[in-house]
Amino acid sequence: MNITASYTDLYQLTMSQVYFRTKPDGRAVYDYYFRNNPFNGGYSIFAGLEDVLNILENLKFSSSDVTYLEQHGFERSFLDYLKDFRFRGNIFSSMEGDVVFPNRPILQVEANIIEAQIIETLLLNLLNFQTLIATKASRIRHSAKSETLLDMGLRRAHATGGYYASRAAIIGGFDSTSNVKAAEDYDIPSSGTMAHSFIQSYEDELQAFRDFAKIRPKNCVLLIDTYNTLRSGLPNAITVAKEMEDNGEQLLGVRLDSGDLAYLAKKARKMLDDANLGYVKIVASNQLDEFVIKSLKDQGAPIDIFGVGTNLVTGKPDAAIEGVYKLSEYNGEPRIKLSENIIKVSLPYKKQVYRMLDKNGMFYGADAVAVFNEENVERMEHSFDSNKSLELTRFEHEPLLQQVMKNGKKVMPARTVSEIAEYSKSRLEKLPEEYKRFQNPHIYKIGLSTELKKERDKLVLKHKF
Ligand SMILES: Nc1ncnc2c1ncn2[C@@H]1O[C@H](COP(=O)(O)OP(=O)(O)OP(=O)(O)O)[C@@H](O)[C@H]1O
Ligand SMILES: O=P(O)(O)OC[C@H]1O[C@H](OP(=O)(O)OP(=O)(O)O)[C@H](O)[C@@H]1O
Ligand SMILES: O=C(O)c1cccnc1
Repeated sequence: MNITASYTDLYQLTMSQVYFRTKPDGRAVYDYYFRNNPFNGGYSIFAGLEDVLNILENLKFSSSDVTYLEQHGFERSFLDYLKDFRFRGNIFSSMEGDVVFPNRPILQVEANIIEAQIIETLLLNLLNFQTLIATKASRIRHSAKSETLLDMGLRRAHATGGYYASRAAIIGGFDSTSNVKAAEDYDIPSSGTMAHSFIQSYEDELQAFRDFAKIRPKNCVLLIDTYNTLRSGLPNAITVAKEMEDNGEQLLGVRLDSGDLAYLAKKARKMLDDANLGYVKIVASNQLDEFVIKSLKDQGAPIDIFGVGTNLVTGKPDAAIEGVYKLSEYNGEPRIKLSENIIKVSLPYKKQVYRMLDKNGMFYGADAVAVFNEENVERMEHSFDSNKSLELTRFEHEPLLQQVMKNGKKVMPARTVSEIAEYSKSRLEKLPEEYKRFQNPHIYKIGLSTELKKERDKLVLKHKF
């Protein structure tokens, strides 16, 4: 997608015009984090980073952006600055695909304050959405176990969000997408079956199947529920599968898109097996999500491929992750945002986050947030309850925030979407099962180093009325 620097909220520019006049050389550190896992889940999958970095490397205001802003009251000297605008800051981040948790920095931007301000909206827009969808995909993958997952959501997505949703779905564990543009641009596998309209356009279902199989025999999946699944669609598909065998070809599968999917899949499997077509796969679709897929598996439905659309790409039922971007340092001095709601008080300073690993390299269930260069983080304190703390010396500490951009240039090797998905899978394998269950998952602990807590509390006192 062609994104220019005007992909931002107006207030970022009005504030930036003031910075331009009053503190053009100010240096800021901002934290990106969110406050709750989506779907009442026990974890989230961080996604969208590579897109953000690629866009930031080339981010500019176009001449029409500048003309628009000129017509909306921005002053000449600031417009001249925008003409040469580039993001030249540093970014420290969790790796894309990692398992992440609320209320700890996932990414930090360290940059000139104008640059850091202008990119806020773009960064939140891309990271919040892809993280939501990758997390949904990961939950669907958890239910589907090792069966194949196909993203079919583009038509139901929130307009061009579908482009990024398809990428995030692969990161979260999907195998392929029906979305041709995303598959082409991100080099991810594409696949698909056929629509009811294709069969409706013929007088005869069998002829529709025959034509399709003849012209497109490779990866051919026939949709069998247009008229009657067991009396018409399946018998016709079996006829075509046998004809394909005569030509040395194999029918890949049949798709069920309505009715009781467990009942129909069992019946279809039996009829296919009885016809010696044990290799023909059963594909199911129709408003699937992690709960329906889990139920279908529990019912013993012999479904090999699940096609998921609406519930995946819209992140249903959670419309968004409420990720935020908060100033934590300005010109080397700590900054805080207070709130009546104690959980919303922000964390000052540029920081590092350490993940605690047990003896087997599994995630113990705790991330400790510390001041960036703090050494020997031996204890983590509960953010607000001074009676709760955890001794950390028995764990291996894994620093999670790595520098991924330096002076506006990416400093980590590019990773393909499949590599990010592989990484994500390997990270999720280290997370104990109790954090992955859908109902009342175990709560992953996030704590502050003793030093960070002391500094945060000092600032709270300083600003309290
Ligand atoms: N065996 C099953 N167990 C649990 N949920 C199922 C099962 N079979 C289908 N479902 C789900 O139940 C819902 C059925 O929705 P609905 O009644 O609208 O579909 P339908 O009437 O079969 O299809 P359509 O309206 O497209 O002809 C879907 O979300 C589907 O995935
Ligand atoms: O149910 P979802 O999870 O959103 O999955 C995508 C749905 O989109 C298609 O239906 P649609 O009626 O749009 O087209 P069709 O003619 O191919 O059935 C497909 O058959 C699925 O039912
Ligand atoms: O390939 C399919 O079967 C498909 C693709 C998009 C939406 N519904 C179905």
